[in-house]
Amino acid sequence: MGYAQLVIGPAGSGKSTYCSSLHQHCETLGRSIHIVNLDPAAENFDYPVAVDIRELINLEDVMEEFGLGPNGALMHCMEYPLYFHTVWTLYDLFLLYPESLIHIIRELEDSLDDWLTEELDNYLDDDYLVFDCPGQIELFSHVPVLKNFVEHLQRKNFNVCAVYLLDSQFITDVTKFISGCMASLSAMIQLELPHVNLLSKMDLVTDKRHLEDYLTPEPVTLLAELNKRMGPQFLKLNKALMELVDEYSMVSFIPLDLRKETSIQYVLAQIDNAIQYGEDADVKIRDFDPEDADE
Ligand SMILES: Nc1nc2c(ncn2[C@@H]2O[C@H](COP(=O)(O)OP(=O)(O)OP(=O)(O)O)[C@@H](O)[C@H]2O)c(=O)[nH]1
Ligand SMILES: [Mg+2]
Repeated sequence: MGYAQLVIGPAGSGKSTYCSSLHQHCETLGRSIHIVNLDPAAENFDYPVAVDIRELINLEDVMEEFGLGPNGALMHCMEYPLYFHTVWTLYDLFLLYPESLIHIIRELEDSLDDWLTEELDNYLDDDYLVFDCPGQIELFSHVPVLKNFVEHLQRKNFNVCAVYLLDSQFITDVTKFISGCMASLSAMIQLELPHVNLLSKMDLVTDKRHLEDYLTPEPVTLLAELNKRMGPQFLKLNKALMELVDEYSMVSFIPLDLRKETSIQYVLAQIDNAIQYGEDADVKIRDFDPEDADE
């Protein structure tokens, strides 16, 4: 049985930094994990990259092949958080999305299976892989590439957990926060995986008074906030959105403060639990339980 974390979330939410800190944390523990870069546009890493998708495809090649300027894909990626203002912008985002990234995604879909079979064949059994994904929302909301990828891993006997990171700065604005929750929810629905939400960059949260409201969001509180922020024409929409969050009752966040070893440890324990990592080991230990031996 293999184990895997699929690290997803909006652009700049801290995915690569989390992967790097997780790698360091595991190194101190003497625990083996391998980080896989799945971002074709990534430039440099703070962690040793076990497998790198840029060997398969990279942004430059795609721009060249499709005659796209550098302003296409990357600029939009960088501006992405700016678009992320209201619940509407999720939809706008889909419309605005640059062609170039869609090309990458198509390319990926075609060759991903072959590449994975080759690359991941080295990682089996007890291996623990962490996939650092790109921050494009399509990847985990409505383009099937990540879903296919997950199915591939599952066929290879990996227990996979989606780890969704949301920047703590999103809680400064309730409309942004709701957009973040919606993106998380769509990842849950699309990927059908055990799912852990992290509120990243907790070191930047100075005012922790209303933090609980966001870690385990109460739909009623959020609705009141949303209605305060938005015009009366949104009342019905806001109510419908909150009912959605409420019905799924799946959106809650674990704070992630990378300055604190205990925070990383707690997050890792939650994820391990979701993918039953370590349970096989328990079984093995239990097999040798001296009490059983006495019987
Ligand atoms: N203060 C603070 N900054 C952070 C933290 N994690 C990441 N950052 C910063 O946030 C920015 C984005 O971090 P990345 O780890 O590259 O984010 P990402 O989600 O991998 O970004 P993409 O791959 O582009 O989607 C960088 O400038 C990081 O230094 C954190 O815990 N605290
Ligand atoms: Mg990254």
